[in-house]
Amino acid sequence: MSILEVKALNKVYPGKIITQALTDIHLSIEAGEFVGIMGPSGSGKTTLLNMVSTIDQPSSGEVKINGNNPFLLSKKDLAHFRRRQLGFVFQDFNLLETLTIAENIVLPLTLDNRKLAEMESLLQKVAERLNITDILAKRTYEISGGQRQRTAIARAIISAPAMILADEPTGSLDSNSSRTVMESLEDINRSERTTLLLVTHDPLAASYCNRIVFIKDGKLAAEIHRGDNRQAFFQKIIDTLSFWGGNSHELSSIRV
Ligand SMILES: Nc1ncnc2c1ncn2[C@@H]1O[C@H](COP(=O)(O)OP(=O)(O)OP(=O)(O)O)[C@@H](O)[C@H]1O
Repeated sequence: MSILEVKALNKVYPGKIITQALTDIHLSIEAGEFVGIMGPSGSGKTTLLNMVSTIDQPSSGEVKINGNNPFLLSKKDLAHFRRRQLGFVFQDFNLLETLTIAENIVLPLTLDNRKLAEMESLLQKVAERLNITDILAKRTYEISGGQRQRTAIARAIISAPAMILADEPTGSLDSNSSRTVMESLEDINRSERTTLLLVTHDPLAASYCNRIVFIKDGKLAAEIHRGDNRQAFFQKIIDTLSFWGGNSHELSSIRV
């Protein structure tokens, strides 16, 4: 079953200088897939993610999530749809400093008026999965970057969304924390069959995906699949990036 269906998607940013950011994108993601989007700076990765996450509207074409076109919903229904169907993970974590780690994680459930006992039980479950049980009473400034990102992932999965969208989730982390965060995402994908869509410049992070779609100049340029060996996939990612124009600046940040 397709969780995400993108058809003939175009995005034009109007203005003095008109930018055709995406051209005729077709992308289908099945339930349980872990898909990465890569490409040079300015190629349209964030624009595509913004259309899928319903933050921004396509100029033409179709986006369907779980069979629904979110752009046909009213503002109120769209907010509800987003909370139920999508989980978000950002480069800079987007946690609230005034709340504890536990309060940050249950925030989506609070907004949905869920019962206290249910929230507590779900909190314990996701905290154990992300290995952050011992920091639940702390505040965001008392924990490490990797722990912050695992908190953000816990918040993203607590309402069991159909799909998690992650924009450069390892962009602010050192290589050890990046690995832990990617292992957490891989674990969630494998054990919960949660569908994941990840935008990244980082070949190490990308090597945890099952499939990577490369975008160049707003168009789909290539697609590669992982198979059994992550190390071999990592090399394939580097080769594909070099071929499709990952520039030396981007390749210089590679962490093996
Ligand atoms: N709000 C906007 N208004 C006008 N042009 C935009 C806007 N957002 C992005 N663009 C342009 O659209 C194109 C694609 O940008 P986008 O941010 O999607 O690329 P990206 O691949 O995510 O880049 P990066 O890797 O640097 O984050 C670029 O030419 C960019 O300048």
